[in-house]
Formats: sequence, C-alpha cells, structure tokens
Amino acid sequence: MKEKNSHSILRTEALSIGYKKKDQENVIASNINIEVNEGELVAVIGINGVGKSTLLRTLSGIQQPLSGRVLVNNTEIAKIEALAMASLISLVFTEQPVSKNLSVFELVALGRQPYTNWIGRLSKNDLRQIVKALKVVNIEAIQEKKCYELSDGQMQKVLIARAIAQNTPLVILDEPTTHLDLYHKAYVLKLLKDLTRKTKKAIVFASHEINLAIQLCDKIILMQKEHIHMGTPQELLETGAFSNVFPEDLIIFDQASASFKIKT
Ligand SMILES: Nc1ncnc2c1ncn2[C@@H]1O[C@H](COP(=O)(O)OP(=O)(O)OP(=O)(O)O)[C@@H](O)[C@H]1O
Repeated sequence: MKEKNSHSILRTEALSIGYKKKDQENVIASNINIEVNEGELVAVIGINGVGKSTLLRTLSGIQQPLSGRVLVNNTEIAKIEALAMASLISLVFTEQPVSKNLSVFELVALGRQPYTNWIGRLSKNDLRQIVKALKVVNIEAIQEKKCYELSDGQMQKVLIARAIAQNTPLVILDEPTTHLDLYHKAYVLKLLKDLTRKTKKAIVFASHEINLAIQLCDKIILMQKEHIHMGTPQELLETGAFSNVFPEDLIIFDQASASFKIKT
C-alpha cells in the first residue's frame, strides 16, 4: 500500500518490538512512532540492553514486529520483495557473517550484488561506485588486502564502504564505530553526516557515542526503559531527556556543554 509524504524514507506506526518464545512475549519497547526523512542522520542511543539492536533489526525487516508497522519509502516492509529491499536498505551489522577470505575490493563489490546481472559481472557503473566507496571511506590503500589481514577498525570501514557501494536511500548501521579510536569514531560519524548532505541518504545508526551524536545528528532516538523520545538534539536538550539516561551516581549530563561528564 503506497502512502503519502514523499520525503519519508522510514516510518513506524504503533510499533512494538521484542521476542516471542512459545506463547510468551517479551516486549522490549512499544508504541514506537518514529519518522526518518531523506537526508537525515539519526542516532539510536540508550544504555546496554535497552533494545537498540532489536529496534534496528525490526526496522530493517530482519526481525518481525510484535505488532504495528514499519514503512520504508512509504511501503510496508513486509510487502517488499528481497531484491527490492536490497536496493532500498543497506545494512552494516557487525555480527553479519562475511567471508574474510575475500579481498577488501571484493567485499566492497558485494554491495553491487542487487544491481549486477545474473552472472554477477560488474558493469562500468558498478566499478565506478566501488572505487568511489573505497575513496569516500579512505581505504583505497588496503583494497588488495584480504579481510582476514585487517584490524577490527579497518574491517568496520570496509563494511561501511560496502554499504556506500550498495547506494541505497536508507542505510542502517549497528554500532559502526565500536572498534575505532576517538579520531576515527569522529571521522566515520562525520563521513555519515557528509553522506546525508551530499547524497540525501537517510542514515540510522545505533551508537554509544552520545556526545558525538548530540553534536552531529539531525535527530536522536533516545531509548529508555519506559519511553522512547525522538527529536532533534536541541529538542531533547530542552525537555531534559538526557538527564536520566545513566544512573546519576557516576555520570551526569551537563546542560551547559550538552555532554555527559563523569561525576568526580
Ligand atoms: N535473540 C534474542 N532472544 C531473546 N531476547 C533477546 C535476543 N536478543 C536480545 N534479546 C534481549 O533483548 C533486550 C535488548 O537487547 P538489544 O541487543 O536489542 O540491546 P542493545 O540496546 O542493542 O544493547 P547493547 O548496547 O548492549 O548492544 C535484552 O534484554 C536482550 O537480552
């Protein structure tokens, strides 16, 4: 079913997420109503175990909602065929199985799979997109290396390059900066921001980099046990939503600098 709002890339309606075991439902979060438009960088933040990965898996169609709907490009996700999905959403999930025997170039080239012909031959345009993705993430120098030769941080960049080569309007990443040092965390998040600006892609990522997310993102989905807040960093700051993310005995939110600090 097609629905209005041409700029909406991702929307949920009364979405409930969680796990079913036999007759028992473990609801992680419910009544989630979020909207992500083209060109927006959106971070999903919250403490360990609050449900960020569960939300991202449900938004990307890997996991069924308990109830409610996920709409991608105004079409309900359950009704989108696999090949069409691969040209709509690219995923960077660290636990995704990848063959580490592939070279960096070959792994990034897999991003072109939804577009290649039945023998999988790369066209000139495919090659252009792959070279561009390697360049954007700044990994041209290691393109001949085998993936098993890479550090975790390099591997993380390669997976991001694969998503860029896939060239979809929506990119979903689960903790894309976990293995990176502070410089490269900022580098990757800035890169994602630039991509949203230059290509109008919508990018949604889960992260523990709350301070960086507040500085860089257009919107933040703040997951807490009782409630999910979504808004611009400024809106969340004004409502004081950040103040009770962590137990206050150790970490406090400093409104003046809009960042979390260790209580000394
Ligand atoms: N396959 C599963 N089956 C049942 N429960 C699960 C499963 N995966 C996760 N959970 C539970 O769902 C809750 C949310 O987990 P999730 O991995 O989504 O959290 P998260 O916010 O991504 O955590 P982290 O920051 O530690 O990565 C947790 O209580 C977890 O135990």
